[in-house]
Amino acid sequence: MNAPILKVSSLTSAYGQSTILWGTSLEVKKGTVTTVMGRNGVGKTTLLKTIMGIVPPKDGTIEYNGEAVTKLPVFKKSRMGIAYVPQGREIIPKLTVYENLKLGLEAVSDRKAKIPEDEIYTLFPILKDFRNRLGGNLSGGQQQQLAIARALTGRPSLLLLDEPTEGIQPSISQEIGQILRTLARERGISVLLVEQKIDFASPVTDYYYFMSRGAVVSEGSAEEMSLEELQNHISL
Ligand SMILES: Nc1ncnc2c1ncn2[C@@H]1O[C@H](COP(=O)(O)OP(=O)(O)OP(=O)(O)O)[C@@H](O)[C@H]1O
Repeated sequence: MNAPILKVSSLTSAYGQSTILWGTSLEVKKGTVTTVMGRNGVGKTTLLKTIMGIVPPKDGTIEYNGEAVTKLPVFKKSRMGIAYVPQGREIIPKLTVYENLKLGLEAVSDRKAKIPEDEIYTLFPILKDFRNRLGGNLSGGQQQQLAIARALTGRPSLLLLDEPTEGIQPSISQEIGQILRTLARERGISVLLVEQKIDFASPVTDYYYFMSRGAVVSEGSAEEMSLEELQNHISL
């Protein structure tokens, strides 16, 4: 059996008095794309932020590679190989593409670490051409590619990705989908994807979880899920 790289058990988290995650449990198997779907506001972003350590968990456990990491701060999780690509991408507009990539290296403890340029530019050739262009002058799709590339500079084992196709034209979304497949299946980087678009998620995903009101209400492998079922679940 493929061991999980990430195991989240009964995770609870809140903003002040407002509880958002009510005991969420899920697993990401190594080298797979696992997708969390659900309507706006059910807590998908909060789930990723809690896994990353941006939002502190109130209860439950998070295991990464079999090790308890529940309460570790973001920088420790980054150094252990967890990378997070936030919704909205958070590219620094006044820095060049190369400078934005360099920010990704902050996740790595080795000060002499270099950006794995060949690997990054093989996945995202456009970033090589636009190496000296300001991040703010890239299109939404190019910024999303840069955000994923920046997360990869620290050579993570697990990528947390929040709605990468938001506001992006379909052709670029497809390219991003292919890259996620390549990362998982050829490079062994596990991906936990939060996504609302079934068309995008469907060909990319190995295993689905559906959330409603801060908890997982349904799950299944890609083979088990028909498009109709996916539609039904997402509209729950
Ligand atoms: N910083 C915050 N402080 C207080 N409440 C918040 C905060 N961030 C999110 N929320 C609330 O938490 C709930 C879950 O939000 P979250 O962003 O996790 O959902 P989501 O499923 O990712 O939705 P979306 O697809 O719209 O991003 C929402 O009701 C939201 O208003």
